[in-house]
Amino acid sequence: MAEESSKGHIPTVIADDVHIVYRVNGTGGGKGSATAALSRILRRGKGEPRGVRKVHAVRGVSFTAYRGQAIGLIGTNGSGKSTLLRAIAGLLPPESGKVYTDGQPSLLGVNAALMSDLTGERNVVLGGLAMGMSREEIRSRYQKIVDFSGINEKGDFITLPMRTYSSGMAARLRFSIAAAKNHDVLMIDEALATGDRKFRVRSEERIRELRKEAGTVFLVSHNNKTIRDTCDRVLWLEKGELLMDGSTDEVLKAYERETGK
Ligand SMILES: Nc1ncnc2c1ncn2[C@@H]1O[C@H](COP(=O)(O)OP(=O)(O)OP(=O)(O)O)[C@@H](O)[C@H]1O
Repeated sequence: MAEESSKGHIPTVIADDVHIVYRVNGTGGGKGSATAALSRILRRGKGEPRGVRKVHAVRGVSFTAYRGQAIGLIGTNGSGKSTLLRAIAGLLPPESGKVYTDGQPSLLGVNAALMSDLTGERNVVLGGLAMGMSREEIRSRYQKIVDFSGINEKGDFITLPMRTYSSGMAARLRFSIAAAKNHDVLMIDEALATGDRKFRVRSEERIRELRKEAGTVFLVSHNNKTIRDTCDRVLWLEKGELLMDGSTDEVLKAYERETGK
């Protein structure tokens, strides 16, 4: 079992029967519209509030993550991977069940809140402060962050607003900011998928280092090779349920058999 191979057995995240439900407002359309009329007919007798739909995105997930583990989250589109990460980060309250974390979890997603109108330079400072680094720490690591991102390899892009970056460039900068710090629990949502090969190799290397520095890394990815190269344990989610939890090899083999990829 994957948990037995964990170094030192120090738990960093415990999820206990976690359920996450989204409530979506405004699904009825306008008052007099055809969609509103249709949804009134469909809703008849169901006793749900007007225009509110529930999406049960995570269903009864339980696991314990340990220090030094890199855990891949896999599953087909819409299976609940990002939702589970957001719940671990404390950004979504569970409908029922509990998430316990040791230390401050940092979620690095493709939608991480940097400001597109500010320059890359300003965003390095902003992102660093948001992660709890002091101005002094940011100053001393600034050049390393920019070099790691490779943003300036093709010209002086770091002094341009982030809205002028390609999606790959923006994702690289976000990863580089987050990776500049050692994290108790670092969660990465697809950030590597948008980088090119050279950057991917560099970030995978950094994930391995972060693991050695005793944190726990969670990685959501549709790239099985990235999961294989960086993770020692994998959680497979499907329709919000935890289908399998085990060693990377064991779970990926079963996943590939099932999905044919
Ligand atoms: N903000 C939201 N409001 C309502 N429903 C949502 C919201 N975000 C996600 N969902 C729903 O929750 C379910 C799980 O979505 P989630 O984004 O967690 O899946 P995922 O496994 O990360 O998918 P992907 O691999 O496509 O990124 C889906 O049915 C999705 O439609």
